[in-house]
Amino acid sequence: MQAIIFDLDGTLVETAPDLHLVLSEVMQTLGLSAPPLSAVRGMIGDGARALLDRALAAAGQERTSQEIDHLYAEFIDRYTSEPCRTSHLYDGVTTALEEVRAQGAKLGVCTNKPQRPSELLLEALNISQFFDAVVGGDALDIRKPHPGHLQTTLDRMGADRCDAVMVGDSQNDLLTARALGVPCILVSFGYTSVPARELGPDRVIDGFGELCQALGEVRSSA
Ligand SMILES: O=C(O)COP(=O)(O)O
Ligand SMILES: [Mg+2]
Repeated sequence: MQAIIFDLDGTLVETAPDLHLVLSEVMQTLGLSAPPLSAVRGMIGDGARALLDRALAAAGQERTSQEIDHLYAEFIDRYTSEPCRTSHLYDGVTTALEEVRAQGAKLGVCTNKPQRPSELLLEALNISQFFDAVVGGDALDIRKPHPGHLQTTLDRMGADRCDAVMVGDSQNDLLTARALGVPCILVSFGYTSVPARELGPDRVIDGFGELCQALGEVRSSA
Protein backbone atom coordinates (compact mmCIF):
# COMPACT_ATOMS: atom_id res chain seq x y z
CA MET A 1 0.00 0.00 0.00
CA GLN A 2 1.37 3.39 -0.95
CA ALA A 3 2.16 6.00 1.71
CA ILE A 4 2.20 9.65 0.65
CA ILE A 5 3.71 12.21 2.98
CA PHE A 6 2.96 15.86 2.30
CA ASP A 7 4.70 19.01 3.36
CA LEU A 8 2.22 21.68 4.50
CA ASP A 9 3.31 25.31 3.92
CA GLY A 10 3.75 26.03 0.22
CA THR A 11 2.67 22.52 -0.79
CA LEU A 12 -0.91 21.91 0.38
CA VAL A 13 -1.67 25.39 1.69
CA GLU A 14 -0.82 28.96 0.69
CA THR A 15 0.02 30.23 4.18
CA ALA A 16 2.54 32.99 3.44
CA PRO A 17 0.07 35.93 3.66
CA ASP A 18 -1.10 34.84 7.15
CA LEU A 19 2.46 34.23 8.34
CA HIS A 20 3.38 37.65 6.97
CA LEU A 21 0.46 39.25 8.78
CA VAL A 22 1.43 37.79 12.16
CA LEU A 23 5.09 38.59 11.57
CA SER A 24 4.10 42.21 10.86
CA GLU A 25 2.05 42.39 14.07
CA VAL A 26 4.86 40.95 16.18
CA MET A 27 7.55 43.14 14.63
CA GLN A 28 5.33 46.16 15.09
CA THR A 29 5.50 45.62 18.86
CA LEU A 30 9.22 46.49 18.45
CA GLY A 31 8.46 49.44 16.20
CA LEU A 32 9.76 47.50 13.18
CA SER A 33 8.29 46.75 9.77
CA ALA A 34 8.25 43.19 8.50
CA PRO A 35 10.00 42.42 5.20
CA PRO A 36 7.65 42.45 2.19
CA LEU A 37 5.53 39.36 1.50
CA SER A 38 7.69 38.44 -1.52
CA ALA A 39 10.76 38.24 0.76
CA VAL A 40 8.87 36.38 3.51
CA ARG A 41 7.94 33.66 0.99
CA GLY A 42 11.66 32.87 0.78
CA MET A 43 12.02 32.75 4.59
CA ILE A 44 9.42 30.03 5.24
CA GLY A 45 10.39 26.38 5.50
CA ASP A 46 12.42 25.96 8.68
CA GLY A 47 9.72 26.73 11.23
CA ALA A 48 8.38 29.88 12.85
CA ARG A 49 11.47 30.62 14.90
CA ALA A 50 13.71 30.58 11.83
CA LEU A 51 11.20 32.86 10.07
CA LEU A 52 11.43 35.31 12.96
CA ASP A 53 15.25 35.14 13.03
CA ARG A 54 15.44 35.78 9.28
CA ALA A 55 12.96 38.66 9.37
CA LEU A 56 14.84 40.33 12.25
CA ALA A 57 18.16 39.86 10.45
CA ALA A 58 16.65 41.40 7.30
CA ALA A 59 15.60 44.39 9.40
CA GLY A 60 19.20 44.69 10.64
CA GLN A 61 18.20 43.69 14.18
CA GLU A 62 20.38 41.76 16.57
CA ARG A 63 18.37 40.46 19.51
CA THR A 64 19.32 38.28 22.45
CA SER A 65 18.01 34.75 22.42
CA GLN A 66 15.82 35.67 25.42
CA GLU A 67 14.20 38.47 23.40
CA ILE A 68 13.70 36.10 20.48
CA ASP A 69 12.14 33.51 22.83
CA HIS A 70 9.66 36.15 23.93
CA LEU A 71 8.86 37.18 20.36
CA TYR A 72 8.53 33.56 19.31
CA ALA A 73 6.02 32.90 22.10
CA GLU A 74 4.09 35.99 20.99
CA PHE A 75 4.18 34.84 17.36
CA ILE A 76 2.94 31.34 18.20
CA ASP A 77 0.15 32.69 20.43
CA ARG A 78 -1.12 35.03 17.77
CA TYR A 79 -0.76 32.57 14.90
CA THR A 80 -2.35 29.68 16.80
CA SER A 81 -5.31 31.82 17.83
CA GLU A 82 -6.11 32.52 14.16
CA PRO A 83 -4.12 30.28 11.79
CA CYS A 84 -6.51 30.59 8.86
CA ARG A 85 -7.40 34.19 8.13
CA THR A 86 -6.63 34.08 4.41
CA SER A 87 -4.78 30.77 4.06
CA HIS A 88 -6.23 28.50 1.42
CA LEU A 89 -5.65 25.15 -0.25
CA TYR A 90 -3.94 25.19 -3.60
CA ASP A 91 -6.24 24.32 -6.52
CA GLY A 92 -7.13 20.66 -6.74
CA VAL A 93 -5.80 19.60 -3.32
CA THR A 94 -9.05 18.14 -1.96
CA THR A 95 -9.81 16.24 -5.17
CA ALA A 96 -6.27 14.83 -5.31
CA LEU A 97 -6.42 13.72 -1.65
CA GLU A 98 -9.78 12.05 -2.30
CA GLU A 99 -8.35 10.26 -5.32
CA VAL A 100 -5.26 8.87 -3.62
CA ARG A 101 -7.27 7.86 -0.55
CA ALA A 102 -9.75 6.05 -2.80
CA GLN A 103 -6.80 4.15 -4.28
CA GLY A 104 -5.96 2.96 -0.75
CA ALA A 105 -2.95 5.18 0.01
CA LYS A 106 -2.11 6.15 3.57
CA LEU A 107 -1.50 9.88 3.93
CA GLY A 108 0.59 11.91 6.34
CA VAL A 109 1.81 15.46 6.91
CA CYS A 110 5.43 16.13 7.85
CA THR A 111 5.80 19.87 8.44
CA ASN A 112 8.16 22.26 10.16
CA LYS A 113 5.13 24.35 11.15
CA PRO A 114 4.43 23.79 14.87
CA GLN A 115 1.97 21.00 15.70
CA ARG A 116 -1.00 22.90 17.09
CA PRO A 117 -1.44 25.48 14.31
CA SER A 118 -0.81 22.72 11.75
CA GLU A 119 -3.69 20.68 13.14
CA LEU A 120 -5.97 23.72 13.42
CA LEU A 121 -5.20 24.76 9.85
CA LEU A 122 -5.96 21.30 8.44
CA GLU A 123 -9.24 21.29 10.36
CA ALA A 124 -10.17 24.81 9.22
CA LEU A 125 -9.53 23.81 5.61
CA ASN A 126 -11.51 20.62 6.07
CA ILE A 127 -8.80 18.16 5.08
CA SER A 128 -7.68 16.78 8.47
CA GLN A 129 -9.78 13.63 7.96
CA PHE A 130 -7.51 12.49 5.11
CA PHE A 131 -4.41 12.08 7.26
CA ASP A 132 -3.26 9.12 9.34
CA ALA A 133 -0.57 11.23 11.03
CA VAL A 134 0.48 14.87 11.27
CA VAL A 135 3.91 15.59 12.76
CA GLY A 136 4.76 19.25 13.33
CA GLY A 137 8.11 20.95 13.64
CA ASP A 138 7.97 21.16 17.44
CA ALA A 139 6.64 17.64 18.02
CA LEU A 140 10.09 16.01 18.14
CA ASP A 141 13.63 17.04 19.08
CA ILE A 142 14.50 17.07 15.39
CA ARG A 143 12.76 18.32 12.27
CA LYS A 144 13.25 18.38 8.48
CA PRO A 145 15.79 18.08 6.92
CA HIS A 146 16.51 15.47 9.62
CA PRO A 147 15.22 12.16 8.19
CA GLY A 148 13.94 11.19 11.66
CA HIS A 149 11.04 13.60 11.17
CA LEU A 150 9.88 11.72 8.08
CA GLN A 151 10.61 8.32 9.65
CA THR A 152 8.48 9.20 12.70
CA THR A 153 5.66 10.37 10.41
CA LEU A 154 5.80 7.02 8.59
CA ASP A 155 5.87 5.13 11.91
CA ARG A 156 2.79 6.99 13.13
CA MET A 157 1.04 6.27 9.83
CA GLY A 158 1.86 2.58 10.23
CA ALA A 159 3.69 2.76 6.88
CA ASP A 160 6.99 1.55 5.49
CA ARG A 161 9.50 3.82 3.77
CA CYS A 162 9.74 1.34 0.87
CA ASP A 163 6.13 2.26 -0.03
CA ALA A 164 6.57 5.99 0.56
CA VAL A 165 6.65 9.08 -1.66
CA MET A 166 7.26 12.58 -0.28
CA VAL A 167 5.47 15.57 -1.82
CA GLY A 168 6.98 18.94 -0.91
CA ASP A 169 8.06 22.36 -2.09
CA SER A 170 11.61 22.87 -0.90
CA GLN A 171 15.13 21.59 -0.56
CA ASN A 172 14.35 20.54 3.02
CA ASP A 173 11.69 18.15 1.75
CA LEU A 174 13.97 16.75 -0.92
CA LEU A 175 16.93 16.27 1.46
CA THR A 176 14.71 14.60 4.04
CA ALA A 177 13.25 12.17 1.51
CA ARG A 178 16.62 11.39 -0.10
CA ALA A 179 18.18 10.61 3.29
CA LEU A 180 15.62 7.82 3.71
CA GLY A 181 15.76 6.67 0.08
CA VAL A 182 12.19 7.91 -0.46
CA PRO A 183 11.26 9.33 -3.91
CA CYS A 184 10.31 13.00 -3.88
CA ILE A 185 7.86 15.02 -5.97
CA LEU A 186 8.12 18.80 -5.65
CA VAL A 187 5.43 21.34 -6.50
CA SER A 188 6.66 24.25 -8.62
CA PHE A 189 4.58 26.93 -6.87
CA GLY A 190 5.76 26.76 -3.25
CA TYR A 191 8.24 28.51 -1.00
CA THR A 192 11.78 27.95 -2.14
CA SER A 193 14.59 30.30 -3.06
CA VAL A 194 15.88 27.74 -5.59
CA PRO A 195 13.22 26.78 -8.19
CA ALA A 196 11.89 23.24 -7.68
CA ARG A 197 13.16 22.01 -11.08
CA GLU A 198 16.70 23.12 -10.29
CA LEU A 199 16.67 21.12 -7.06
CA GLY A 200 16.45 17.89 -9.07
CA PRO A 201 13.57 15.93 -7.47
CA ASP A 202 12.15 12.77 -9.07
CA ARG A 203 9.23 14.75 -10.53
CA VAL A 204 7.94 18.34 -10.48
CA ILE A 205 4.22 19.08 -10.69
CA ASP A 206 2.71 22.45 -11.61
CA GLY A 207 -0.66 21.62 -10.04
CA PHE A 208 -2.43 18.92 -8.03
CA GLY A 209 -4.21 17.69 -11.17
CA GLU A 210 -0.83 16.15 -12.09
CA LEU A 211 -0.28 14.35 -8.78
CA CYS A 212 -1.73 10.92 -9.61
CA GLN A 213 0.21 10.63 -12.85
CA ALA A 214 3.44 11.73 -11.16
CA LEU A 215 2.91 9.17 -8.37
CA GLY A 216 2.43 6.45 -11.00
CA GLU A 217 5.62 7.47 -12.81
CA VAL A 218 7.66 7.64 -9.61
CA ARG A 219 6.37 4.22 -8.57
CA SER A 220 7.15 2.58 -11.91
CA SER A 221 10.69 3.98 -12.00
CA ALA A 222 11.43 2.98 -8.39
O1 LIG B 1 6.48 26.71 8.87
C1 LIG B 1 7.48 26.56 8.14
O2 LIG B 1 8.51 27.24 8.21
C2 LIG B 1 7.47 25.53 7.06
O3 LIG B 1 6.57 24.53 7.12
P1 LIG B 1 6.60 23.36 6.01
O4 LIG B 1 7.63 22.37 6.49
O5 LIG B 1 5.19 22.86 6.05
O6 LIG B 1 6.97 23.96 4.69
MG1 LIG C 1 7.00 23.83 2.61
